[in-house]
Amino acid sequence: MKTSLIQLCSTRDVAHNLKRCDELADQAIADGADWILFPENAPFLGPDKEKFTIAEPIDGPIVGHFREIARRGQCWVSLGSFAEKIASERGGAPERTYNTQLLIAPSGETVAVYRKIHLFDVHVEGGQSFLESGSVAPGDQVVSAAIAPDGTSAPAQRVGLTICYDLRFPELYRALSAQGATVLTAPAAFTLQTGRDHWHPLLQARAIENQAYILAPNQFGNHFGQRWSYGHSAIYDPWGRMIACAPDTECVVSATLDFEYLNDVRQRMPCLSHRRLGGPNTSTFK
Ligand SMILES: O=C(O)CNC(=O)[C@H](CS)NC(=O)CCC(=O)C(=O)O
Repeated sequence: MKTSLIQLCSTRDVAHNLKRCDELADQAIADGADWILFPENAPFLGPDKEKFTIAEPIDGPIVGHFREIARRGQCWVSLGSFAEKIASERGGAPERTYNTQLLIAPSGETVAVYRKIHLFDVHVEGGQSFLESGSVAPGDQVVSAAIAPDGTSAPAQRVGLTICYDLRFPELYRALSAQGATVLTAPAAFTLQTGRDHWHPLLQARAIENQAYILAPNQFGNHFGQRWSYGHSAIYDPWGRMIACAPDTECVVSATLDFEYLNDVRQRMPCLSHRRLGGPNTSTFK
């Protein structure tokens, strides 16, 4: 299964961002991608106040744009995230949105909806502060879904959905492992300041300890004059080798996932079945 990560420098201009998504997706489609993944907040990265004005439900026009990419390319699409309008807050200006990732099938149908659980309320090096919970409500569901390369008889794989700051919470990935995930998505707007020390080690650790592929399209560069993203969109294999990494520009990077290799890794070193802690009571040994 050929997977392509789109690395973007999203702006506060939705029309511009969607055009870049189309152009880069078309490159990936021409290159034979079976699955195209966009970073966190691909359609809009700007001030919170403006985010509320573009927030929409999961069947809105921005999402429709990505469903159309899936149909056009006859490929799977992960919309890393978009600002989802919360139904209970419709009517007036919404106070908060969800930061929502969608998995879209080649038919254009949305098959999984994951709302970011861990929110980035952090002071980063250099004095910059983030308060994601000021505009985003946390999700409370661990989400995975079956995915199969179209037109093949290969067995379906299970994809576990996560977003950005979630990478720092290994228990989420363990829960996805327990659901049978062999592929993990981690679309991000990982900051330059934290990314240069933590991005690769976190991705590599999640891949090694869960013996899964991890697909991590990141934002890159400066957004609305306010913040910088680290780029380095990357794919790690179940042994923890980096098999794709983006250069410092908007681009497409691709790699082919090999699930026979994944099964080999899991058979040779069966750590997932060697676990002794875990389950409902993490203070006892099995
Ligand atoms: O707010 C938006 O518009 C888009 N959302 C984001 O950029 C999110 C929340 S601020 N970024 C992260 O989670 C970065 C995590 C990170 O960089 C780390 O864990 O070090």
